[in-house]
Amino acid sequence: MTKSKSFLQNWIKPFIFGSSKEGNNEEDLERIAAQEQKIFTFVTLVAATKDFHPNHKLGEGGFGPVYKGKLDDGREIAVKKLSHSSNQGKKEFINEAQLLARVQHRNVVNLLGYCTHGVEKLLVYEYVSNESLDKLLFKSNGRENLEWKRRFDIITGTARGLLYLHEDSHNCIIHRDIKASNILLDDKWVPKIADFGMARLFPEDETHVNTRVAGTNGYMAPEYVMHGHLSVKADVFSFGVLVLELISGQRNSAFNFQVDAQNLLDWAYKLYKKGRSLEIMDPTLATSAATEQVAMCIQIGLLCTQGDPRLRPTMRRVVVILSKKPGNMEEPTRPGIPGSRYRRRQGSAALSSTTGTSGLSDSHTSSYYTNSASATTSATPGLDRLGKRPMQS
Ligand SMILES: Nc1ncnc2c1ncn2[C@@H]1O[C@H](COP(=O)(O)OP(=O)(O)OP(=O)(O)O)[C@@H](O)[C@H]1O
Repeated sequence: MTKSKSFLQNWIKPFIFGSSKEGNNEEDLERIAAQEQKIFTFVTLVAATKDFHPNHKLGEGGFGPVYKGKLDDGREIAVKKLSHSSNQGKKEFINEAQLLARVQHRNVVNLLGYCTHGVEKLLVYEYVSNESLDKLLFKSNGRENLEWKRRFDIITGTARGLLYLHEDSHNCIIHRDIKASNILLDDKWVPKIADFGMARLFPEDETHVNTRVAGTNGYMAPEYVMHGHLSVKADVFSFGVLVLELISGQRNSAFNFQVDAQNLLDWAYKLYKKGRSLEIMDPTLATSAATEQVAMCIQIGLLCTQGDPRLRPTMRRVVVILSKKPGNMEEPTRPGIPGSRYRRRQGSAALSSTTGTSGLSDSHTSSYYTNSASATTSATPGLDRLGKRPMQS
């Protein structure tokens, strides 16, 4: 067992088993963590965040508030504090710590360490200064900071980060919640994939696993939403949605229904088929866009969001395409229906709304779901206030 593995296992024990009957677990924890040099004392974090002062609060995620802090050595940090109330949060919190401890990549947020103090559990990250992508992309005065070159670099960096998670880290990791608010931008606008609360380690010798559905409305692949059928291609789908959002400046989950299309993907596909894909481009890109590159990225977005996951490219293929001059690429087929709103009835082409969980044990690999005129929408039960399904296994 590696040192960091043994540290983590010890660190998460109190979450899982509550306080130990053997007595001095906390002491052991401090000792092991100190050896790892990943420990932050509570006192250090209190000082760094001015006692978790509200002015230092960066935001609040699924498992609690996040604070900005500054260490004595000048390093800026972001501190995630697990809120005491949520069991759901605990699970995701542990998951995030376990998975992030294994990864290190320029395009993945860096976990600096941990802190336990009585009931308090905290994670300490490098501070990423330019906020999350959604805060810029979906605000009219934020979008101006995102000229085309910057957006292209964000697409490329996110693709590389995902490729690393899927193929190049110790294990295959499926993030499961790729979306604009989980891409943080540093002071040089380098994108960092964040929020590993729902990520899953993926068995090497399997092509997919069946799991309970957790993710965010508007980004989830149809086979995953409908059958809990999870593979790396679910992340590829979410990445494709993100690419089309970056180009259009529009949120897929709040798509402008004035145009003749059901959602952003459908709109992009229809225009693509007419040879007018550039019409989806955010008008603020007019002066900075390299149109050949934009067209290539639209095509990549459409390839990634195809209804049939087998047709979607791997992230390796995406990274290769992005590194070349725009050229020959496959023709995208119809996009899948994103989000968690639709479900096709068994043996019927009609679509109806989903209910509750979608963690089904069956796996349907032969039929996939695409946008069609018969799709209907409805609000989705079982989603939290952020449009997410809670993680259930
Ligand atoms: N390392 C970091 N550097 C700077 N800001 C951060 C960092 N990590 C998180 N934040 C900010 O803190 C806020 C909360 O982040 P968190 O990842 O906990 O939740 P979220 O992604 O907003 O929501 P959810 O957990 O529901 O997906 C976000 O606004 C994010 O921009």
